[in-house]
Amino acid sequence: MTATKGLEGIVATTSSVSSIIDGVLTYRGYNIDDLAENATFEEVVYLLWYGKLPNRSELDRLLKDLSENAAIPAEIIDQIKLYPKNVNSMAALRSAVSSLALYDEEANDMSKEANLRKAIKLQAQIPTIIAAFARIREGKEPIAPKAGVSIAENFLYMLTGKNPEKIAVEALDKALVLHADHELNASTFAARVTVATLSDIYSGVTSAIGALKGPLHGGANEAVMAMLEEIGTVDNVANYINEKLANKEKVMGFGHRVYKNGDPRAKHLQKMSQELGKITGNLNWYNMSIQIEELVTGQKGLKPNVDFYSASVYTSLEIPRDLFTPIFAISRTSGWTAHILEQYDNNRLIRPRAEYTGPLHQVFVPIEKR
Ligand SMILES: CC(=O)SCCNC(=O)CCNC(=O)[C@H](O)C(C)(C)COP(=O)(O)OP(=O)(O)OC[C@H]1O[C@@H](n2cnc3c(N)ncnc32)[C@H](O)[C@@H]1OP(=O)(O)O
Ligand SMILES: O=C([O-])CC(=O)C(=O)O
Repeated sequence: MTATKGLEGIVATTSSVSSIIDGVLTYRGYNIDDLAENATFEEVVYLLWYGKLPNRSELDRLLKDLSENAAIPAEIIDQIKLYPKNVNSMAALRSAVSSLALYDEEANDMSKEANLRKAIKLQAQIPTIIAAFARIREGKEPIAPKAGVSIAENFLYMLTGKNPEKIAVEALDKALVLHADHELNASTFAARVTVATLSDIYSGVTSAIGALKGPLHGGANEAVMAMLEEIGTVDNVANYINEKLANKEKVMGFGHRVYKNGDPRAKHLQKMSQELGKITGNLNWYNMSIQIEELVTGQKGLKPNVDFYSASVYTSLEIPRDLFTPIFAISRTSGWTAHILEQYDNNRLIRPRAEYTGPLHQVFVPIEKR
């Protein structure tokens, strides 16, 4: 038995949710470029769950279901109020999502209908949890979700208490479309491993949130922004990046396990970053990002991934840095739950082997003699 480090190149499951073939990303066979330009996030949620684009009445039904399920139990709000104020936002989200199961009577109902209802609840409530957490830590009361608006609009509204600008809603909606699913990424794999034991959907999504948090995965978008803030201005970019590369340190937001010729989502986020920079009158983050890309791609051949330009996009939307990865989770909940439903439909326990590298034939010594 020989291990493949990081399971690189290992095909661990079949899936019809999304594909990456020759560097092209599709959700259910629809090219991400088409979806980014034309679809709303809710259409994508429907597509991922049901395998087809919704017609008008199907979409209206989903919008209604999401709207009706967006409020979170009062117990969850009370619990968030008890969290330390400076707690990591993904840790807070992970805890609150885990707790949602405690207040859902059908948390352990494994029927397909119940699992779909729980997918709707998770997709609807995760934005509400994040907005509530963001307000409560600032000593503000959470804002109840608004009926009849999109997830993107509702999230910005619940975060700020103001009706967001159309341009901000459109930008966030497109970012949600771009992050919704990505084949067998680490967090989706974590979700599938968890539910393949026939554990419940809340456990699967809680595992996934834990996996997304790390800076090699979803946490990279926050790390990118931290780097941009540390660099400060375009004039400092070259020294900072050259030093990092000379020290063989990683530049966050670059590289990818699967894409070697570039992440097809990055160009959309780059364009959005530039457009939003123009609108806000602050192109500093965008200009720095472009320079970083020139240096990293020029010297290492590494291309920006989805996390690189999303950092400046969210900053232009005045979203606090530590909510970037939770926003990724809002979007990826659609993919996680689609994969979980698919796993249940054709389940087998996921249990690979390990190549043992420790000692063998050890002789047991009683504790008094050690
Ligand atoms: C949504 C997402 O999850 S997208 C990914 C988000 N993560 C990041 O942006 C973090 C930065 N990037 C990385 O750490 C990696 O590129 C990963 C984790 C995304 C992919 O990792 P892997 O496929 O395991 O590649 P690995 O880390 O082994 O890197 C291969 C080589 O490229 C180098 N490399 C990879 N990414 C980077 C980077 N961002 N900056 C500098 N060098 C890098 C590695 O140092 C390594 O070099 P070596 O062969 O000389 O040792
Ligand atoms: O697929 C991956 O390894 C990481 C990624 O880009 C994503 O999850 O969107």
